[in-house]
Amino acid sequence: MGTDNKYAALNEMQRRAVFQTEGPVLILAGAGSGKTRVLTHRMAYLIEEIMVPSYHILAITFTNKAAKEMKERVEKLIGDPAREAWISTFHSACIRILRRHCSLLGYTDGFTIYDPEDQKNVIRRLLREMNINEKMFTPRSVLGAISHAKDELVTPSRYDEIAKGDLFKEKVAVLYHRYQKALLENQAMDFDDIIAKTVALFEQNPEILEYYQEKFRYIMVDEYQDTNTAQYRLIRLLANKYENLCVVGDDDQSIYRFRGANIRNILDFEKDYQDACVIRLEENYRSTQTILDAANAVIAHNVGRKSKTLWTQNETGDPIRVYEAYNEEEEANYVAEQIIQKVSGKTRRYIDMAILFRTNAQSRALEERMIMANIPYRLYGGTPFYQRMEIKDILCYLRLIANDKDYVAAERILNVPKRGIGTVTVEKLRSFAVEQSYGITEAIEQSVLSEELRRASKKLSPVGELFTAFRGQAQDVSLTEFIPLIMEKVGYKDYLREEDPERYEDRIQNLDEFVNRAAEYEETAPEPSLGGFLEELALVAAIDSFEEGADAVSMMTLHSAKGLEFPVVFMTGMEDGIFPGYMSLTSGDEEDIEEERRLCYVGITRAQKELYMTYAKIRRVHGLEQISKVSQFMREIPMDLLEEEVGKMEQKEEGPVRKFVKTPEVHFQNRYVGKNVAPPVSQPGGPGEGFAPGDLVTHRKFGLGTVKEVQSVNADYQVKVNFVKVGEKTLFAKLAGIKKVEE
Ligand SMILES: Nc1ncnc2c1ncn2[C@@H]1O[C@H](COP(=O)(O)OP(=O)(O)OP(=O)(O)O)[C@@H](O)[C@H]1O
Ligand SMILES: [Mg+2]
Repeated sequence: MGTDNKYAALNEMQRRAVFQTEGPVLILAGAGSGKTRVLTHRMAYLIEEIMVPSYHILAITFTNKAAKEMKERVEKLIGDPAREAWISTFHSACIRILRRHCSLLGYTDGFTIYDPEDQKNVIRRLLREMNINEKMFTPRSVLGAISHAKDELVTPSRYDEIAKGDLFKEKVAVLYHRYQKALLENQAMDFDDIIAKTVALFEQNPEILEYYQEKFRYIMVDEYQDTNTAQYRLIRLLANKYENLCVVGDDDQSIYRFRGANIRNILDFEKDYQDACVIRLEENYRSTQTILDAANAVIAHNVGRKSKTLWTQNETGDPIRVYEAYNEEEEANYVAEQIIQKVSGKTRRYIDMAILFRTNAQSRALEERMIMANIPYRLYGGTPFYQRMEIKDILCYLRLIANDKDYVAAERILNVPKRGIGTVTVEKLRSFAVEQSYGITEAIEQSVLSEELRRASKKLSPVGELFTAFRGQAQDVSLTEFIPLIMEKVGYKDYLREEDPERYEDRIQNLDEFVNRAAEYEETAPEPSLGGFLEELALVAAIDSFEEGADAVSMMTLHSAKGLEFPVVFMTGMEDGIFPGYMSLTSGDEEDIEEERRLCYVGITRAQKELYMTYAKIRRVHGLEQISKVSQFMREIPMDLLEEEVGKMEQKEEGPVRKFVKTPEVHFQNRYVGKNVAPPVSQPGGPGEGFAPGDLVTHRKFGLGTVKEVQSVNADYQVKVNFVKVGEKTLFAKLAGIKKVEE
């Protein structure tokens, strides 16, 4: 392969960045401008042309997937000679270094990496030793504070000083000392230690640092805008001797502030390295003009950013397709239809398409639709919905309630949450039940009669009683009430909080989504029952995910999509309260919205040719239908870039109407910011005024709701309304002053 060819496929500024191999280089540029491409070519150039042995090269990326891709690309460019370059994430590079030198940090024989569960166990023991009530100082908050300190390279002794005068921090300071001591005693490190300890290793051992400075003469960092203080310091140390440091990033794509990423690291690069060569790339090679215009329009709403111009020679392309779905199922349906159309029309393969969403819980409706429609998909950076631990646990409760002989389900949940029932007991109980042809509850009731189980029967019998009670209640309440009731009775939420505080919120969202699924089932099934529900789920829950590299649609959160690109992108759940998220809308901190907006910019700029944005008019939250308003980010995109796809409902009832395009700002009353915006309300009792199921209504006290049932009683209507805030109420419409919301 001719060298010239390789670098001729770069523009002038990109070539400059590639050829500028010595000294500090900052490439600050918008999405799709070829930053990552510059890094791969730069490595090729260093090895092939400057004859730098590949072991002198360190390239850092943000995710394992990105590291893998980067490696492949470099190997594609120059093949084997790239073999000894370190192309990896911060964590894997640091683990490699620590494995060799940890004895200098007081670790005798290697070290264990603690996961959040292990960390929590240590903290709980320390809290007990110090007679501190876990309710006052939760392991979660203590670990959060320690983790944050480590990101900022704040040592226990420095934390002592910072903590003075703050009751919580003073306690954390004591715990922080003891926690580090305990980790060392256990020969363990937690995740944050890995970076912080490497920094400490270098700072305390100049000769080791020098060895790595000599080794890594050429350092490159992708996505530099998302580095935190510890990572920043690490790079600073390593690059100190040769200063052959090339960092690339985009301040508009900084999306990890919540994990301590510091946008200043990129903005201050020129101050840190006085003679830095700064290169700006302005041409976007990835997206159509339309997609780029939309991205630029959205990000322009952030104040205090380094303004950048990004242009493209690419064609105008299609308008951004906007689709208003009735609810999340219909949204998923629409996405599936579009995918099928493209694949059957042979214009795209599955692998060309990606579905993005803000939170993991949103994947449920989408995954289910893909399975039903026989569309192969791969979920990145997450577990398929029905394989998530919390969903499986609750499903197993339901299965065992429905069928006392579901031994598999029993095995999973007899000791979840922890009840001191060991695996041996579970196994004995199972064989006893099978032998006697008992159900699990029956077997528990009879366990005193079994030689083997007599001793365990004390621990088992409350579980048996629990299930007997559940079976009684299953008849009386709806599934949407029953699932939360199970969780409450077994203390499942506390268990999750304890298990893994970091993932708690996410798991609760998934469980809420599961309740939503139950609500959907109950609304659609002619005769809803627990058994029927489980049967329906069995169809989708058993599907295995598809193998790596197969032709499949990619599904992932916006965060995991960073750095990637796809010909077709679906951004789903474009609603205020979802994206931007509820927390950022209500925190009152404009910085939170700006971070979400950067995430939106990341999402839009993943698309090469076609971008879809979809939102649901009604979304279920905690099993209740709530009315949503189209995302403020979508409203920031100029109308002429958008084209509204007409939904099935409108076609049938009113003919094609472009509701969104015409009246975006008054479209829907938002469930969260609704307090500030009064919905347009019709006059009560007007001609032909009545109520029908599905109508949106407001009530002075209860706020917004959806009509479920209507009965005409004398001169008034008796309506059953599902209110966003308070749930279902049955009221006399006129008497209660219920008003219909005009759409
Ligand atoms: N000079 C060029 N000629 C042709 N294609 C290019 C050129 N530069 C970049 N590309 C292509 O443009 C796309 C975007 O490049 P790349 O992923 O490197 O951008 P990026 O700046 O890293 O984007 P992001 O900010 O999203 O990480 C890739 O498909 C890349 O191959
Ligand atoms: Mg990139």
